[in-house]
This record gives sequence, C-alpha cells and structure tokens, in this order.
Amino acid sequence: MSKPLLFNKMCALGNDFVVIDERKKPRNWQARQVQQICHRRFGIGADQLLLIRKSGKADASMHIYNQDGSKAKQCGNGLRAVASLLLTEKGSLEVNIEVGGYVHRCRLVAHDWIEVAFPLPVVNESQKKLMGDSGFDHALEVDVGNPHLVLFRSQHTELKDFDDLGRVLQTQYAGGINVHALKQLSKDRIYLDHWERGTGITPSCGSGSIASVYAGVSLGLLKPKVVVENAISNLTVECTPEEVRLSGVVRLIFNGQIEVA
Ligand SMILES: N[C@H](CCC[C@H](N)C(=O)O)C(=O)O
Repeated sequence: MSKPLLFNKMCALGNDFVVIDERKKPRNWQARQVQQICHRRFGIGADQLLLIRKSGKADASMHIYNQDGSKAKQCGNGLRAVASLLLTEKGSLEVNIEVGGYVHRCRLVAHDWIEVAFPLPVVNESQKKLMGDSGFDHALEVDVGNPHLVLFRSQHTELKDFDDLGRVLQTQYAGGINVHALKQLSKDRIYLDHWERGTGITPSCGSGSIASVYAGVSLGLLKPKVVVENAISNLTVECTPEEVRLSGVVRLIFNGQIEVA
C-alpha cells in the first residue's frame, strides 16, 4: 500500500481545491489518480488539484490539474488558496508564487481575504460563429495564461442550457476553453456564470473573473475596478496599466490524508 498523502481542502467562493505540498518530493501524477482525488463520491472532491513545489525564483511554485486529470496553466482562485496556506506558514503579509514561469505577488489584505497580481491579459475578438440567435451580444477570447471565452449577455436574456453550451464550445477550440457568461449590472458590477474546461460548471473562477473584467474594460463597458458577483459571493478585480489584481475570500475547509493507488 502506498504512503498516505497529506492534503488541505480549500474553497474560494465554491471553486474548490485539494492542495498537496510537494516541496519535499514531487510525484508523477497519472490522470486517473487526479480523477480519484477530485471525484465527489469516490475521492475528496475538487474542481482542481493544486501541487505546491519548489521554485528557483519565488517562495514556491503552483502546478494545476483539472478534475478530469488534464493539466491547467493557470488558476486564479487556486493561487489565492495556495497563497493563503503559504502566508500562514510564513507568518507574513506577502508571498511570491510562480505559475508557469511568472512570479505572482500575493498579499494578505485581511483575515481570509487574499489578493493576487496577474500580468495584463491578451484579448481577441472571437472569430467563432456562436452569436447568431444565442442571446449573446459579444464574445471575446482572453488569454490570462490559460484560455477563456467571455460571452456578454444582455441583462434581460435568461441564461439557458449553459452546461450544453460549455460542452459544445469545447469541441470548437483545440485543447478546450473556459467559458464565462457576463451580465453587466452597472459600470462597476457584473454577474458571472462559469464553465471551466476539465471541470464543468462551477460557482467561481478567478482567472475567468480577470478575463471577463479585462474584456469588459477593453470594450469600454466597465470601469477599471469591478465587483464580480458569483453564485455564492463576490470577488474584486482591479485593472491597472501594469497588472490586474484579483481579490476575495479563501478558506481552509479541512485537512487530512488520502491513499492514492
Ligand atoms: N479555477 C481556476 C481556473 C481553472 C482553469 C482550468 N479549468 C483550465 O483548464 O484552464 C481559476 O480560479 O482561475
């Protein structure tokens, strides 16, 4: 029998993570092992598995697997979760975490409120033919280190069959895409629904919130600082000329150990 792995179960507005510290000994993860850990009946249950590893240029690095075992290149809420653990460990107000070569500055704002800084995303008009009678006014593709499709819907259009739409869109993008439906409530407030690649519908998505606000700002629809309402609670996204800051609550739910076959 293999040695049990210690884990922390973290939650950021319903976007949930299993975090394993591999700074001493990284392991080679197989997709089925990730699926087992993230499974909501046969495992711990999570949208993503996050691995903390050593970094040559930051306090630590974060590596991400989606619930289906695929690798992800970025995870904004996950970064806030890992930052929260490292901030407690370090007993400081700031920690630097590397993801895919970029070093993110992560800050403790208040008790369980964590802010992380991201480089400016890259925005492109979507060339896909999904507007038609879909009820969306606009679609932008946004790269936040991982790929996002931001769909702008009018205040009065009901969001129908979002799970089906998310699934269909995966077939239109090589490698899949994270999908967000944005409802603008005012110049500094939006509501977001999220469909994450490798996971499906989830109540919140940090990189998706950054992508959505940045897309809205680049269209001139939003102010640089926006409250993002999600199904459960709110995040704040602030765009400056140099970076985008994502902040909100993140909580440690429980910790334990699991055997991975
Ligand atoms: N939950 C994450 C996003 C996971 C993205 C992943 N599904 C991908 O394949 O890019 C967040 O808070 O940013």
